[in-house]
Amino acid sequence: MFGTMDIGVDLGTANVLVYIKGKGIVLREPSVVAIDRDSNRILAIGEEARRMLGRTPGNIIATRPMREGVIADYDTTESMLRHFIQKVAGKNFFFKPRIMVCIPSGVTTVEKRAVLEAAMQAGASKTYLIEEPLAAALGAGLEIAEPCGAMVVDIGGGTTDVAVLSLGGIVVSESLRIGGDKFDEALIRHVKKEYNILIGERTAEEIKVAIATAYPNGRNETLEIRGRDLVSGLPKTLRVNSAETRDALAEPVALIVECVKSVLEKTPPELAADIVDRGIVMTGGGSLIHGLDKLINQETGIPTYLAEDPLSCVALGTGKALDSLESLQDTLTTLKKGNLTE
Ligand SMILES: Nc1ncnc2c1ncn2[C@@H]1O[C@H](COP(=O)(O)OP(=O)(O)OP(=O)(O)O)[C@@H](O)[C@H]1O
Repeated sequence: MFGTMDIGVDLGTANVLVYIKGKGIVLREPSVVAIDRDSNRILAIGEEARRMLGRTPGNIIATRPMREGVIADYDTTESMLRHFIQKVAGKNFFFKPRIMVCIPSGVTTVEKRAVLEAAMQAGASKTYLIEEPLAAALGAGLEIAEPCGAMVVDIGGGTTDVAVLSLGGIVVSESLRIGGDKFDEALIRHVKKEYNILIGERTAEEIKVAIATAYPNGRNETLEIRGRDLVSGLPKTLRVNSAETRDALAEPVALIVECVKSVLEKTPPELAADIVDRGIVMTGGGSLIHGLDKLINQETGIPTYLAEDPLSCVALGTGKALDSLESLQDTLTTLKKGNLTE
């Protein structure tokens, strides 16, 4: 319809992406909010707040309100969502947009309602919630409307969703509170245990992206990092290598692989046969960890591929869902007279 504006939001635990129909992804910012503890006032949201992580004086806290896939602080989450929607759409948009929000799986009904209400307050004419595996699969370009099984493994910052989809819906799925953050934490623990050096989250993420691997002998690189020596209390520089990161990441990686296997075990045989033909598709930033696709392939015997742009799949999927509202109606959650319909 002329003048309407459709907005898709990937409200992720690590990043928020906003998609506008006809324009594509227009915003991509970390899900971080900086708050003045004394006055409870929000000082910064997104990239600006992320730069403050781990670097704030006592009275300011920079937090991720949705860590680990739960909305730990939903007033702050609400403010963050409103801020991003208004940033892309303007405060007093003339035509009220329809908004499709993808939230981490496993959030409670209360949290879902909070997100729906926040989007309405931000000026939406209608808001829908879409489940993460569905949005990820749509964004990865998987044909899910057909009576044919497709499997998606979405590894975000806080959660991993493994799902088998067919006929536009989720047939089997499992969700884990494990994602890129747990990889970072495992690397922090490793450096502390092996070298007695404390590193920050950002350094751990740097190691993960630059040299880490999930596959034995998959990568052979080194990286110089800095941290604080726990014995002397002084800053120290050291060099870490890919082989040790694989050992450090073994536990969270094994849990993800187990989850994929467990979903495959519960998949009806016809759909399982389709998945063997079509392969497993991985989405989400966490799937970019080196060698994980190869490891899942080795452990399941099923070809495993990374989606074209894993970090954008969910946001692109929310956009596609807005185009297919009719056929997805039954799988979306929305607010009707203040009540959730699921
Ligand atoms: N090249 C890379 N290698 C490894 N990990 C990466 C890479 N790029 C991004 N990541 C990780 O991906 C994670 C963020 O992914 P993404 O933006 O898909 O999460 P999210 O959608 O916000 O989270 P969730 O799905 O849990 O709500 C972070 O942990 C980040 O460190």
